[in-house]
Amino acid sequence: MVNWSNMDTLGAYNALTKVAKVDLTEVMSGENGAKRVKEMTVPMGAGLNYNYASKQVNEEVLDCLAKLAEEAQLVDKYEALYNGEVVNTGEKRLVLHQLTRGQLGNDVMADGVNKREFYANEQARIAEFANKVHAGEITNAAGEKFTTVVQIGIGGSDLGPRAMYLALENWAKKNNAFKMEAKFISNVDPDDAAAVLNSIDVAHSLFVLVSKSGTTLETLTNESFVKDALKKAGLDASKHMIAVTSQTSPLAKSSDYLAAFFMDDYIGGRFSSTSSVGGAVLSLAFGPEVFADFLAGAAEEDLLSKNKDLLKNPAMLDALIGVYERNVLGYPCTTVLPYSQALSRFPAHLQQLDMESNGKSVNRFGEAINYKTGPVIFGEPGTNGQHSFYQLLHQGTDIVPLQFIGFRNNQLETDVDIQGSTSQQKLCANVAAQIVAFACGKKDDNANKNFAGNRPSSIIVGDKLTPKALGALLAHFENKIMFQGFVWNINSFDQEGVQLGKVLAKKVLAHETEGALKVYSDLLNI
Ligand SMILES: O=P(O)(O)OC[C@H]1O[C@](O)(CO)[C@@H](O)[C@@H]1O
Repeated sequence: MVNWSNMDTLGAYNALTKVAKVDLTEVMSGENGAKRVKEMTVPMGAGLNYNYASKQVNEEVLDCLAKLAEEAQLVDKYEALYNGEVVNTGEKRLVLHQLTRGQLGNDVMADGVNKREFYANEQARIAEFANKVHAGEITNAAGEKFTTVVQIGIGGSDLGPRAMYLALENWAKKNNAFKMEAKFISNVDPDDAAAVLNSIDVAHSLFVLVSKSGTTLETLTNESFVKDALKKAGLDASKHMIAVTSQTSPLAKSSDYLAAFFMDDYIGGRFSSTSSVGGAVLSLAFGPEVFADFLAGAAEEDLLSKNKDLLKNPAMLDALIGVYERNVLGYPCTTVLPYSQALSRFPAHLQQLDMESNGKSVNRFGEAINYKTGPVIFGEPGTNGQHSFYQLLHQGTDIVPLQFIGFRNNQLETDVDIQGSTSQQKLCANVAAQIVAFACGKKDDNANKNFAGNRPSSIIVGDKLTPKALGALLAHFENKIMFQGFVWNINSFDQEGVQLGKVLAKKVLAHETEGALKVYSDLLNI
C-alpha cells in the first residue's frame, strides 16, 4: 500500500530546503564544468539522453532528491497507477494511458474487460482501417482514394496529435512513409474551420471527429460546420467521417460515421496521444507501422520510469529537479525550447499536459495545500525564441528554468554549407552557446551588458527526431508530470478548473446574464 502525504510533511523535503544552493557560475566554469557535462547525463528511451549538468544540483541536492523519491514512494505510486488503482480520485477513475503502449504490470480488468487487450484491439482496428484507406479499399462515394485526413477536436483531442503529426511530417516524407496530408480544426472561431476547408479538396477528405466525452461544444460545432460544407458540395457526410470517442459517449452509437474507434475514461484527454485519439490520424497520415514505432519509443521510456534508482530514471530525475526549482528555489515558470522546427507545436502540447495536470491548489483528498504546484509552461522552437523572449530569460528579474531539446541531425537531410558551417551546425551551436551563456553569464562593467548567469537548464539530446524518439520524448514529459503530481500529492488527472468558464459561456449564449457578464456580452455583441 502506498501512503499519500503532502510534500511538506516529508522529512526529505524539509532536508532539501536546508541544503546550500549551487551557483552555476562557479560549478559550470573551467574543467569542472566540462566534467559535469560529460558525467551528468542519463539515458532515456530510443537513444535520447537527459543531460542535467547545467541544473543547480550537486551530490548533496541529488542525495536529498533520491531520499524524497523514496519517502514519497514515487515508483510505488507509478506501479499502483499502472496496476489499476483509482489514482484519479476526483473522478474516481483508473489512469491507464501507459497501457496503450505496452504492459508494465498486472492485467488490468475494468468494465468487465482486459484493458490492455481493449486498447490493443482498437489499435489493430485502426491499423486495418488505415491500410484499407491507403489501398483504396475504403474510398469516397465516387470510388476515389482519400488524400487528406482532417482531425476535428480540441484540447487533448487536438494538441498532442497535431504536435506529433507536425513532428513527423518531414521525417515521413523523407522515409517514404507519408500517406496522407493531415489538417486540424480545433477552435470554435469559424475562421479556423473555414480556412481549413478552403485549403482542402473536401471530396477527397476523410474527417476524424475526436471527442472523448462527445459533448464538447467547440468540436460538435465544428462537426456541424464540416457537415454543412460536405452537404453544400453534394457529398454524404457519413461517408467522409469517422469518430474517435468513448463507448459511453453520445457519438458512440451514431450511424453518422463510416467507422468508430474507442478509448475510455481511463485515458485523460491530454494523455491520449498514444491511444486511438492519436492513433487514427497518425496511422492514416503515416501508416500503422510508424505509429507502432512511436508507441515503442513511449514504452521504452515507461519502462525506465520504473527504476527506483533516481539517476537511472530520467523522468523522475527531471520531475524532482523541477520540484526543487519550484518549491525551494522559488522559480515560477519553465520554458520548453526545442531546437527543431518539427517540434513547433510541442510546447503548446506541453502547456496543456503540464498546466491542466498540475495547476491545482488542493491535494488529492480535496484539502488546501500550503506549497506551490505546477509552474507556468511556455516555449517556442529555437532559434526563433532567441530573437523573441530570451532577453527576459537572460537579464529579466525572474529566473526561468529552461528545457532545451536538440538533435544532432535534421530530418530532411537537406542542408547547405555557408561560411564554413551547415545550418544544422548553426542550430546546434546556438543551443550549446545558450546553455553556457545562461549558466555562466558574463561580467561587464556596463551593467546593461552584464549577464548574472546562474540560470539553470537541461537538455534532451538525440541523434534525429524519429517516430521512436518522439514517443520517448512524449512519455518522458507525461511521466515527469505524473511524478511531480505524486510529490505534490495532487490529482494530476482531473481538470475541474476548466468547467466554470464553460458554464458561464452557456449562460451568455442563452442570454441568462446579469451584472458584469451581461455588460461583457453586450460589449461583444452576443
Ligand atoms: O475529447 P473531449 O471530451 O472533446 O475533450 C476535449 C478537451 O476538453 C477538456 O476537457 C478541457 O475542457 C480537456 O481536458 C480535453 O482534452
